[in-house]
Amino acid sequence: MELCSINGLKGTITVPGDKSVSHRCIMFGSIANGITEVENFLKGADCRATIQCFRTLGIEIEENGSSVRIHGKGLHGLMPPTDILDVGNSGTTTRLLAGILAGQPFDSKLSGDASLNARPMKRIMEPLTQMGANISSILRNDCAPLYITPGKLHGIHYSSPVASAQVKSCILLAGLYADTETSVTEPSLSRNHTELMLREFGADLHSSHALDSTQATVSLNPGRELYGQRILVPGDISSAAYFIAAGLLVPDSEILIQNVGINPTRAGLLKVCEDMGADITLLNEHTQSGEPIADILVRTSTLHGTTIEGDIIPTLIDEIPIIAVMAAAAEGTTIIRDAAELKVKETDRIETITDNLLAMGCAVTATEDGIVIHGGRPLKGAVIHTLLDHRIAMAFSIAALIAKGNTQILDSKCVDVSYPQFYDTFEELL
Ligand SMILES: O=C(O)C1=C[C@@H](OP(=O)(O)O)[C@@H](O)[C@H](O)C1
Ligand SMILES: C=C(OP(=O)(O)O)C(=O)O
Repeated sequence: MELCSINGLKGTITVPGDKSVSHRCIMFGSIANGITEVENFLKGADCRATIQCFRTLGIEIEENGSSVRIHGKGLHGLMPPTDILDVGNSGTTTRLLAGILAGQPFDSKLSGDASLNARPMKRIMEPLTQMGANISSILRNDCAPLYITPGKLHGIHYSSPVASAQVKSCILLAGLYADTETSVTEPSLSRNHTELMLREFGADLHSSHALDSTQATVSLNPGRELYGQRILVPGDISSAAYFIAAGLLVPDSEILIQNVGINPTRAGLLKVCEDMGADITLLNEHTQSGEPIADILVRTSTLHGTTIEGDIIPTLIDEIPIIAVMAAAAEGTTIIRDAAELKVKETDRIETITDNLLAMGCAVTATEDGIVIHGGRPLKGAVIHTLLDHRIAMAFSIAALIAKGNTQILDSKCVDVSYPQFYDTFEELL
């Protein structure tokens, strides 16, 4: 994909359904009793991998545009897979599905693409093993491919070293198949879609916050059946993030992004934008299927640097590539720290962000747990090495819009992972 600088992005757009919520609709719908109807489902490659895995586990899933109908078979209705479960590029599919498979009376194998099979799985293997699960790394490197055989699960109280919704959700899903209560404490609250949605499906689940620290605990009592739901998936704030940044950075722009999920465990980007001096207004705030939603109005703004650290990091972890682009265009220095998790995403995002910003002429330094960006220098067009990371492709496509000269995004097709229509949405704003 070849891009160059532009002016005046104007219009009203919607972004596709939330990726985290879409995955969970398929998973929870499959192990619930009866039909789950989903509207505005994200048809990105990651969520398609989740659909395919559950079909391989014997679940009928009908698709009609962005609507999906799942014929749930209850907690004990999955069938032994006839094939290895292909999780593609998706960490969420892998870790949440592993939690469900740990409770099944049959063997299963999970494997993904080269990026997925290099991501750490010890973080789920350890707690699942403590619960009595039989899960192993086939290559004995603590990564997928994973092999899971039946185990008798019991509840545990797990203190997670990382604030990770995938780890938390994996343990809670295994907890549905345990004989006693399971709880997970995390150092600060990660996205809570599992908690909100599992409760809607009928699970006996409670969340609490420590008064004297940022720690958050969620407990689940097994034994209750889940029941199919109707779910309207909110627009994905992680996808909206690119158009928020485009609206702020491209001169003479005004963009209204309708129907975006602004769950506080996901919306750290909005706080950072405010800290950087962005002109953003939330309109039409309401709740839909248990999730807070708003329309986001963005106008071109002069941004300044900020510091992003601590508890806000899990609420914007996937937005750091685009925040880094905003920081490169802002006046002054932006410091991002406490974000070592970036190293274990689809790529080492500390490295991919830093290398590509350097290529565009930005003064940037990678640190052990983040990035320091000295903004304000004009960006120049460059060849962007995405290393097949969808968020790097999208973030640097926005950088290209304010860079002098042409930018080439290598392997731009990887946007399919979370936002297949990404480049089409642009056309609507020209
Ligand atoms: O639970 C989820 O849906 C996700 C959790 C986050 O990962 P971690 O749990 O590894 O932080 C996030 O980066 C990912 O895109 C989606
Ligand atoms: C990290 C991401 O997803 P996952 O972990 O599900 O692969 C992402 O979408 O940025």
